[in-house]
Amino acid sequence: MILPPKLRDDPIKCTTKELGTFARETCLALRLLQCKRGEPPFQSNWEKFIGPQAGEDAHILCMAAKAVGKSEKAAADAGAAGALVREEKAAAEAVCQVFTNALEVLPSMPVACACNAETIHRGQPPAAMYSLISRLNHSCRANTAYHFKAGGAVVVRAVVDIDPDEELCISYLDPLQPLSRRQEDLQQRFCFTCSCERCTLEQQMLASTGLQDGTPAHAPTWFLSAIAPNAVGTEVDSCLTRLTRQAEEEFVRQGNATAAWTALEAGILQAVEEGAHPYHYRCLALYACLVSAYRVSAKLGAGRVALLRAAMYTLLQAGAAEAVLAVGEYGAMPQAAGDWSEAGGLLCEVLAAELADLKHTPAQSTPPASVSSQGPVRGSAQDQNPSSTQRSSGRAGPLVDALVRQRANDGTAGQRRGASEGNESLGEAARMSGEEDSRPSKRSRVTGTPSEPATVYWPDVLQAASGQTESRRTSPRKSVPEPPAEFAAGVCAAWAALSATCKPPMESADRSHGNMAGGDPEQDEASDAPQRSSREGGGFEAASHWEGDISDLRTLAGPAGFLSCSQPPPSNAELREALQKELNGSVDVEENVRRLEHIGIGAILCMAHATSLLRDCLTA
Ligand SMILES: C[S@@+](CC[C@H](N)C(=O)[O-])C[C@H]1O[C@@H](n2cnc3c(N)ncnc32)[C@H](O)[C@@H]1O
Repeated sequence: MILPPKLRDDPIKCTTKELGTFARETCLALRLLQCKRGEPPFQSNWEKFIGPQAGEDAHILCMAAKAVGKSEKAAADAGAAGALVREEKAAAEAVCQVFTNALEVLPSMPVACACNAETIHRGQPPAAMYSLISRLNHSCRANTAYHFKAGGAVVVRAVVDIDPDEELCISYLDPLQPLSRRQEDLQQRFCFTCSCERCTLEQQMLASTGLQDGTPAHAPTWFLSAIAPNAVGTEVDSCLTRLTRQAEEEFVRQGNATAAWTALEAGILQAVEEGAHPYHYRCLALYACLVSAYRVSAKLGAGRVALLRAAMYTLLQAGAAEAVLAVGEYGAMPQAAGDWSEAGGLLCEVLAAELADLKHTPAQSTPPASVSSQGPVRGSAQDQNPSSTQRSSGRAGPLVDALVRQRANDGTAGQRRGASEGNESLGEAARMSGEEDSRPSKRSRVTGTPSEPATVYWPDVLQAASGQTESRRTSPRKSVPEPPAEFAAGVCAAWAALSATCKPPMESADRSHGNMAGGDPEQDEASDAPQRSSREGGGFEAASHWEGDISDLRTLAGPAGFLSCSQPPPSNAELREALQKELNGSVDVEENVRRLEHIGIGAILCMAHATSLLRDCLTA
């Protein structure tokens, strides 16, 4: 049953008659559902909705009141006193049953959240009642996850082995939120206090240690300190909240997208510099914002750099989900799967575009000066300096820049900001970072060399990596440009950020599938102890920056069994061969990318693999 749009958009303005019709229809549909299933009626929580505890759900109260033909106050009084007549109760129950049990339908998302009054009130996304799925209770450590298929069919899958008599549960909320947030959220949206296994364990742990939920460096597990609301004090927390609101304001009301997300990025950066963990739950909310922003921006013509930035923030989200997963919270698995796949998809989009450029670049008969039969030769003083190609320039966004800077041993990464001339993507990055783009304008370049492709650096790199001879060298360039800096910097920084927080718990956690469920808090404490000293002082531990060892990445991706790709990531030789085939045009790039998109994490490993391979080739 789909809620009528008017009801969703503006329930307060819905007339009693409209509501009455809806309530009647709702009653009928629910009765039908219940007859079909031969099961007891759905829970409605109606007393809470129209009773004295109705709290801030004014619009629901109002709707229920209208449905029972009473004023809000009269309905509340009558409801509280149990004085509603039978029909009134039935109507109120019907309305509240929908609000208590409907799910938000998010067909494009791998993971969906349960419905809540607020989003229904705002009119999006659509909500629907399901005869079976709507009966599933919530757990913050849910043993199933669900997603929607085209047409609204919903699929529920187990995320761990489930005993025959075990209750199936889904998660109504974002499992990456800390205890207090989850409790608050469920209370506000669904009028219940969660007492699931995870909440109980976390409560016990906090009680036994006398700590506050989210006490920063002193928290018993790195996990709490990583995502807790107070990890950096209320000041940063409220600053990040304010930033989110401001950005929304600018974006939604004033349409100033660039200003909105530039401010967001600056804000996150500042918060991280002040000690906020990059996986702080508010940071995660901001990344989500930025992913959407950059996706939209890419669609509106900002190009690959926007896609790359979306990918970087998705990688950070994936890292947070993976980190939560790593301490045994398998409820985060769907989230991690969704984030990895999304990041993989985004990176694949970029790769596909770059490969397409390469394939469509006409072959040149005259070898350019910069390439010899032995492979690429650096043609300019700048490019002959190995360090200029060795290092990432860190143009993947301020946060990523900061992470690169923070992690770079030699302290030079992130300072190399000279974009190669003719490098469109770097130019875009500069513009998006609000930095001055010193290259010739696009217009003058296009006028000067009409046949020169707009983006050439990545094809150069691919050619170098695959050992192309000059006969396939395509664009007449004076020098071999830098490696795909944003890409390399972004992937490295994201992985560095992931390994910073993922690695220690992954080493200590029991990774076997059947035994991922939480554990004894004391054990948690114990397993956390060796890391604590390095984490004292708050903030997050600097990772050893990623030095292209793919086995690290495999370790990171490995534990979540089903997240791994169905086939192992390609070896260097296989990848080289695949690239060669791409270059020879014997492989359908789109098909290949589709395949990569399907394997999610595999795609990321391929990208990381490709990046390391290409960097090796360029810096050899
Ligand atoms: C979608 S319904 C779940 C099905 C419902 N239990 C039923 O029997 O119709 C959501 C409601 O179930 C109850 N509920 C779900 N999960 C719960 C939990 N972990 N603890 C307490 N109540 C829960 C709450 O009242 C919530 O508003």
